[in-house]
Amino acid sequence: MSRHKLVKNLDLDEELDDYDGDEYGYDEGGEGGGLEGINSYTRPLYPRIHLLTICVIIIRAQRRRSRSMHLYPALTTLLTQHKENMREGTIKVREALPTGTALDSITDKEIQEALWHYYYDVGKSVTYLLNTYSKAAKKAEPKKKKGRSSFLIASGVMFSQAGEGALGSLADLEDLAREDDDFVVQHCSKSFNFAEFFKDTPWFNVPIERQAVLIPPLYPRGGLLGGSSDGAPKMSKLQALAAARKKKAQEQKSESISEVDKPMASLSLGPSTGKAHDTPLDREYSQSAVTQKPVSRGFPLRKRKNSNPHEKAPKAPPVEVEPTQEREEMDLDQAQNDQASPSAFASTMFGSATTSPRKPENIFTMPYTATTVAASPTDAFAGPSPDDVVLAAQSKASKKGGKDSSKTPKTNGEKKADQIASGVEAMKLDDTPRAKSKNLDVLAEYEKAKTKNAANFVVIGHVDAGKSTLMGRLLYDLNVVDERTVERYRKDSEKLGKSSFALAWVLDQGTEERARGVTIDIAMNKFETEKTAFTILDAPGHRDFIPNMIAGASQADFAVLVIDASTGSFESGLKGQTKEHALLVRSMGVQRIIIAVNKLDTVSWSKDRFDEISQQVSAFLIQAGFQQKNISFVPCSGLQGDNIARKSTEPAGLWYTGRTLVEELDNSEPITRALTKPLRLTIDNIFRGGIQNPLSISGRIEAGSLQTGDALLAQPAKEKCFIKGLEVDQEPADWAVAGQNVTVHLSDIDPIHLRVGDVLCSPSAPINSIKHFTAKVLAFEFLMPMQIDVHRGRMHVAGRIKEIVAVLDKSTGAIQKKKPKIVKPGTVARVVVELDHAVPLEAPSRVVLRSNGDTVAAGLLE
Ligand SMILES: Nc1nc2c(ncn2[C@@H]2O[C@H](COP(=O)(O)OP(=O)(O)OP(=O)(O)O)[C@@H](O)[C@H]2O)c(=O)[nH]1
Repeated sequence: MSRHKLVKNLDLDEELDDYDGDEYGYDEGGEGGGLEGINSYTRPLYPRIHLLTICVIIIRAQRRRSRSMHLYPALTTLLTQHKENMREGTIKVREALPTGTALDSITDKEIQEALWHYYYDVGKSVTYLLNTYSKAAKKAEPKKKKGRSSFLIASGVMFSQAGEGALGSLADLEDLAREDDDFVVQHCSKSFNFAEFFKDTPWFNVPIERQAVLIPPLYPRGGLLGGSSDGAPKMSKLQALAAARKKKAQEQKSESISEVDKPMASLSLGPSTGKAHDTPLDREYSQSAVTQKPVSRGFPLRKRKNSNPHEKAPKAPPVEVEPTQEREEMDLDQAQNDQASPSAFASTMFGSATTSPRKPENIFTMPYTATTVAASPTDAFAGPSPDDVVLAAQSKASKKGGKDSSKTPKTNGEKKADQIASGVEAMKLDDTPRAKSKNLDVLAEYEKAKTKNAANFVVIGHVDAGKSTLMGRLLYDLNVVDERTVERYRKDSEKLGKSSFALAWVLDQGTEERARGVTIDIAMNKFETEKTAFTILDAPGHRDFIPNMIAGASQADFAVLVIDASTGSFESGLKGQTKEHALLVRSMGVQRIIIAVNKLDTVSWSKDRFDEISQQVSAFLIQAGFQQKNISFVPCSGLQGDNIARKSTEPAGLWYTGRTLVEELDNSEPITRALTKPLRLTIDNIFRGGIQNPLSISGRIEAGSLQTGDALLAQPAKEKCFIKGLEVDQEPADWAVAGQNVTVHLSDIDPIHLRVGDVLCSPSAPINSIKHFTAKVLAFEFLMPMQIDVHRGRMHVAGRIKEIVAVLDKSTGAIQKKKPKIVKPGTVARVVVELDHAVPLEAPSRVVLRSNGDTVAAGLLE
């Protein structure tokens, strides 16, 4: 039961009668809790305060019996006393009042009101009653006391004011209710007066000087939510000129308006005002509302066919308009005087607006729309869009020496046809080189240049194998990185407590990479030997960043597999990313692999350890498809620089007499490039916002060649662009060939059409975007029809293995089993893959299939 219900249902008398003070263990005369205590506390107070207090206490006591029951006896006595005082007082007042007058009609209730007010003082009560009721008797209709309630409800307990339960004046109870939110007073009266009822509410007592005054805005509300009826937004000179012309046209027109129009105008809604359209733009729109069918989409500055007064005003007299139609239009015009035009958007959404007149002061005409209130949703888009206008203007400008369209005005159909034609024209690929082309024979230039052999190699291996440190040492020893830089890295890494990573910082440039001591993305760096210009692609070893490793591996000509020779690390690496990385690079077409058996300083340059590792890894690599002749091992210490760029000086390591790592790299066979194939350049990075070159991309040319001024096709966007400038290895160049890493500055393309992983190709021999392909893959995990991600370099797209066509013999490629349900790891299979969306792919691209963060297969498109 709710609190209020409990109190409402309470029979107070019964409660008081039933109450036994001992029930709760309190003695009536107990300390501070009995009648005496209460009386001594309350006796000096005025009786009505007494009584109100008592009421509240009774009600509260009822709710919190356990805490206040000791007050109960005192309260009961007080209430009884009050009743007795009232009864006696009433008798005495009646005796004192003159009889045989209008005062005979005074009720007991009114007497008790007076007694309550004057604290049982009979004399004062009589004087008050005499004064009040004698005056009232003089009036024909004795006035009832304003706002006097016929009954009160205090916290749900009803006390009749007329009866014995009358506890106090209404004002007192109201005061009490205001102070105590537990005490609720409800008023019910036949002659209920709202002004009286709310007279003490704070918002009615705000002094006049503090009351808010609505001041109309000085300038019209502009924008989407409003407009202006008495001022226009600031206009440009062009707008002002247009407005002046409109005004002139309107004046000319009003002069030529037929007599028929005048009585029509008088039929319009609302009072006719000469200054309904105070702004020139308003006038323009108002006029267009009268003389045109509603067609605007809300572009007021667009020049309308019949808006030019010099062309139309004299030729199009209003008599051409049907009288009924014109009357409607005039009425609409007048209605617009009184209300803002709905926006084009509102018209489109809700159709016609109401034409009922509204008070002008509440209306702000929108200056941005010429839409009339009668505009229909379809009409709203009947006019040409701004794009149409621009396209039309462009097509007009491009037609050099064509026939003068102004002389022979075109029909709407012809215009539309022109627009479509110009649109198609704009979509057509423009083969004209934007930058000046030297029209070089790039292959002949390449031969002539006798450029150094270029090779990219990817550095792979399990996490923390020492890949970055090894490459940092290599660059340091080859003087690609100077001592000061390395010294600075040493100091900075020391501050982070990662001094052993100082050399790794040469490649790990990212703040997070340095803070965590982990490579996250491919780091590129360059160095040259006498024979070859090398590009290092330092891959992350952590399994979370395998997609980045794949991106690096896709650009590599060969690989350097770094193995941590320290105790336990080689073994755990073999189970981890050592094998996975090796398999991946092989699957991606890498044939040559150099294994740097690193951290040999931690095993005292143990030859046995080196041999053990070499044997195990060699066996595995041959199994993965590498040829023995393409596998070489170098024992080294990246940290100390042994056998990297120089021979080891460690006495314990003198047993190794073979090549250093750099010598081994330099010993690689030159890679055959697909120079004569159509251009294929996968975007590895996009740079925007350059001042001279706002849009540039970088990547490695996989096939073909290019030169400044060439047209390129970006796939899958199918967007054509032009080579504005070129850089090969950060040096400006006029041309580049397959195998080179280039930065291409592009023109005539919006950056939104380009993404990392997209392919730039020759428009004459484009790469197609496909959604299905068949591939011969090596399974790393169990394969079945399943969801996968397809990776090709930086590009990756979601898809699924839709079908397993066959299991193939590893060496011969012959079909071993058709349509198997599942393919075991280590097996070669032919699968059909379906992609979520089309991407530029073609045979014999190498792809990697991954699922739930694991590499499940890799292979070749067929
Ligand atoms: N003793 C010793 N420690 C080495 C050697 N090479 C690298 N380290 C240490 O191995 C730790 C990891 O080195 P990194 O170069 O960051 O390893 P990483 O393979 O590049 O790591 P990720 O790229 O994150 O996979 C660092 O503390 C290096 O100091 C080495 O030859 N000897």
